Amino acid sequence: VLLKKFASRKAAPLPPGPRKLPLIGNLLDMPTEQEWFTFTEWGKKWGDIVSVSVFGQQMIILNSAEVAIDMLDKKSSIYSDRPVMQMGGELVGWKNTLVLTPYGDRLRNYRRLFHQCIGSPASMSEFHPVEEKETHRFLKNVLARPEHLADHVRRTAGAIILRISHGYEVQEDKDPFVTLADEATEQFSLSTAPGGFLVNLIPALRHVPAWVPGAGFKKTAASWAKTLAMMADGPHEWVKEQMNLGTAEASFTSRLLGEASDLTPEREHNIKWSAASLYSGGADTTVAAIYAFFLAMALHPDVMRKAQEEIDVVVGSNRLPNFSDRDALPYINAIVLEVLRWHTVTPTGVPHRVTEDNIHNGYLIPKDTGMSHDPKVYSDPFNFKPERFLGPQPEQDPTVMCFGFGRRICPGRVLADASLFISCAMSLAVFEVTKFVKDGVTNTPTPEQTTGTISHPKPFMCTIRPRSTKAEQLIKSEEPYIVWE
Ligand code: HEM
Repeated sequence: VLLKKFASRKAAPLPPGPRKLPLIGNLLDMPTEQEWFTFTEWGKKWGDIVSVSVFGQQMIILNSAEVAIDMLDKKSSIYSDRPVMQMGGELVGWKNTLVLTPYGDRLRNYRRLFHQCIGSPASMSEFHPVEEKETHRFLKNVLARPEHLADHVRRTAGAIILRISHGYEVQEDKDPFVTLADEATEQFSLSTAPGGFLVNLIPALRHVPAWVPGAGFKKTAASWAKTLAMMADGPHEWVKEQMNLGTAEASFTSRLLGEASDLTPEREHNIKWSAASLYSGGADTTVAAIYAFFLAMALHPDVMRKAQEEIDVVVGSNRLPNFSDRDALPYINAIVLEVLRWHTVTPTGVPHRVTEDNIHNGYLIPKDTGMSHDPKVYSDPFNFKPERFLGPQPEQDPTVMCFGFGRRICPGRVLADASLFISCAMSLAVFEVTKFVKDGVTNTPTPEQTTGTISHPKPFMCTIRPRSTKAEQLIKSEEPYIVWE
């Protein structure tokens, strides 16, 4: 949670934190990589609410779900703005997308459009056929080239989201829109990470001319701004062309463009950027979760077996699982939750900004201000254990925190949950995931995460084979629903 301190206030003390030096504050303490490890250490030392500051800009770090829910959910009318992010928001231009839009009418407008399209299980069910078809195609690709797992996961997420946002069917290999979205979201992640660029901590640096030594971030920002503009313009222009030709498929964009009787530049700008928010928000996040699922399966064969037994009993081996099986697959649903908890896709969340002074637990959270392995909440928190969510006393549902809070809660969470479920269920039905063995030496991957707002498991090797000849036939079949005698 970022906050800017205007004046010293006597009403209550700021939350505790590492000692601040004159002027620079905690500049030298700020981590530049994998910030969450340092934040957790500070949490252990200073408590669940920690304050740090850099050149007068305050940052409050919340280290427990309980505190985040109390502040960001329960007081969401004042805790739902975003801080200005110099590198990602201003210089690169992500402030045009929903994630960095300030609290206000434009935000409400974008979020309403999102909600109508993918906000509820009922609206999302319209896209279940796309999810099932693309995930079946994913199985075929993994069967053909298992060593390119990460690419297949990316392509599938891009294919699903571009169908929904723009009615666009992606090419089999190196689709230009998927490639652009990948580049842009990677750049989003790097340009918005709390410690990634000094200009995020010292906003005045944005006025330094690009030729000054050390101002290389300006060139980087200009090039990343171009990627972002192309990512938003390309698919949008494509939909307009298709609409002119009368061949546009129903999609988020075509529906909104079609409905607009008077397409003012402002309205078109909003449609273009809300669609870009949809597909940039969905292109990278679910990828990290699904890749983490494969890592977990390679490391935990016992969990994989148990899940496969459940599928064999409920679905059998003559067809692939689909969304109508979901309620009868509690163990697969527990795996979905455990993947979301075990691998934290957004380890530092997205910062919120408080719009008025607030006293919380006796501490001042000054106006303009900006967790799933807690051993107090989860037993053996670094272990992958879906059972924690089953039985009479399940542990806390991680979706109360991993999709964020209050009026900024992730608007793509129903879609993310659907994609994760269908990928886990279909993959488990047909594949055996094991550790990679070469020349008799077993390679055990270590779960490690990349730095950035959206964090992926670091690349790992594993072996993926069909479970049986029948499973192989199912993968290769044209339709996932064909039932053999
Ligand atoms: C495993 C998958 C995902 C995770 C863990 C995730 C997590 C998050 C988190 C933590 C936030 C910040 C919430 C806050 O500020 O409190 C967020 C915001 C957002 N997410 Fe997701 N997300 C996922 C998938 C998706 C998908 C599939 C989409 C789009 C279809 C999406 C679109 C967005 C957008 C547009 C925002 C910004 C919302 C705002 O600022 O009001 N996300 N997400």
